[in-house]
Amino acid sequence: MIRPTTSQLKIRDAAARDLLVVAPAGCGKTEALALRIQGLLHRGDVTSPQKILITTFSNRARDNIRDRLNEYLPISEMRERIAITNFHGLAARLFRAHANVIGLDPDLILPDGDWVGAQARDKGLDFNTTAALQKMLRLSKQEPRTDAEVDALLQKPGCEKALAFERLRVEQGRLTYDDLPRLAELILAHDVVADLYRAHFGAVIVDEFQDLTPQQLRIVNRIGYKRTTYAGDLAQGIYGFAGAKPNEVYAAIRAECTEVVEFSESHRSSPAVLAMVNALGGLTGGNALTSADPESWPNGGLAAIAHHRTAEAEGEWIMKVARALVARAPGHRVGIIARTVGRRRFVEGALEAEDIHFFRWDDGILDTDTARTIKSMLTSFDLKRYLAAPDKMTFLYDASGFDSIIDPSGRESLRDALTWCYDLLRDGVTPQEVRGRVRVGDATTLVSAPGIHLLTGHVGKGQQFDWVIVVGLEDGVLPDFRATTAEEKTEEARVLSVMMSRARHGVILSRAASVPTNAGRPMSRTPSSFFGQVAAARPLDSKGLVEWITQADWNVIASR
Ligand SMILES: Nc1ncnc2c1ncn2[C@@H]1O[C@H](COP(=O)(O)OP(=O)(O)OP(=O)(O)O)[C@@H](O)[C@H]1O
Repeated sequence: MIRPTTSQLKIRDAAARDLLVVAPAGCGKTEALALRIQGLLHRGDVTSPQKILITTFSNRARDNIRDRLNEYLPISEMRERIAITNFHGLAARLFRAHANVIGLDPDLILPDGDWVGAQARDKGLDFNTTAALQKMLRLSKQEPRTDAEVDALLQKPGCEKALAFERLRVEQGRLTYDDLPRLAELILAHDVVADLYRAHFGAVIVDEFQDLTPQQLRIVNRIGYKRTTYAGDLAQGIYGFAGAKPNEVYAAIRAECTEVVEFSESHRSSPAVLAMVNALGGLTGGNALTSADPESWPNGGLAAIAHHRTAEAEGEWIMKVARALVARAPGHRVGIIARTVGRRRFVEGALEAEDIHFFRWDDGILDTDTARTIKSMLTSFDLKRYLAAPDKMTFLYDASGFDSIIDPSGRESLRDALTWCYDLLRDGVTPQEVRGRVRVGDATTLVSAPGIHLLTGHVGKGQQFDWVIVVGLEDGVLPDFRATTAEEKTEEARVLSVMMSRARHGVILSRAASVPTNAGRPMSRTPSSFFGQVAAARPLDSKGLVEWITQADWNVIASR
């Protein structure tokens, strides 16, 4: 077990029930939250039978906090006093139990996929029309409006399609993911229900406050106003596309909380990595990081930038560097991170050509139950009938027995897994191959397994690797070509910051001057505008990188 720092102890012992914890990547916020929960329970701030509600944004984040908590709380206390949920799970639970207070049927169909997207596909709508429609519906549901109010709002010129979709949804008696928080908020507006939840949950913990939407914050406030501990880091706010408003939320919780604990000593990264992350600080708005123990990092760590003529050459080079790193430190983890799965494909190809084992984070890493369901579905899969089916997602739902699963988190996992199957089948992967790519219960192994890991920036959030290689630092890729407003550009810088700050010993950035399009046509690419910023950290070039690797004392590195 780790020895808590003064800041972490302060967080554990803070007497006020509301608390704001602000710290950049790798400073031990998750650890601090586990200590905080232990403090709240053991001091008797939250007394039996009251529970502590912990909200997270992904299954991996949930597993992460659960693992840390296991170090501090006995199993019985974990079971009886802790509830960990994501916002959709919380909203679904509120809806099933209390929909009657807002005059709705609690048995309406809960969301189990992108219903709007599927409908749009059926109707043959193009990408842009569908995206505009989804945005319109999402925006109309970000306030606590009743169905009738949403309907009224959409009765204006330009909203005809959205209105038709909304009416179809109501007619079919189903909810979308946008409806869940809207209705949860309406339900919580009733004091009888809110009082029940306030009595049930003595305190609330929000990990990653920068990912909250204002709507989610209002839900948290209804249950835990002045009794919530928020932890996060503005520089890791990369969910603007999902409605997160980091600055707005930060201002609100800063006003709510009586006490604020800020710290910036990284326990994760070497000085060389931190210099790169700090060099982006002007763009991301993050506090500058210092190393908790700078002398302990062999050679101060590694930071490098490599330029390549083509994406194929880049793929080869990255394969060789990754292979060299794991050969020298077999217990280490190398994370190869790209903005998108597609931009990573040359590295993937180079690794496969050399028969080098790697973990692909977008493989079907499924919990035991979901994996069993998917594998059994694919064993006796009728591909002919599937290919002939007009609605393939519905076919998959039926084939997997989706409706027999009641537990919301089980439904969510299966829905994700079915979408994953759908994508692969659409790409022509055979059911047998898809089955072969299912990894049972590997999700936690991924988080700790040594070797080479391939992922994207968003997936890697909250994780750490000994070495991080960022692929494709080109204009249009990172920053993404769709980022046009100042806010969107800031978010792109934050995506790079999140990628780099996963690294312990070293970070390597790479780009290619020519990258083929999906159709195979070469296209020249200019370097990412972020290079100008990180250059201030004086990273090595590829020659310097090779020298560093050749000269370093790998016994010392491997044991740090
Ligand atoms: N007091 C401590 N002493 C030594 N190591 C620590 C301490 N606290 C945390 N760590 C280690 O530092 C690393 C980062 O911790 P943690 O994941 O809690 O940081 P974080 O602030 O939540 O990071 P991120 O914002 O990137 O998710 C982990 O490996 C953790 O075990």
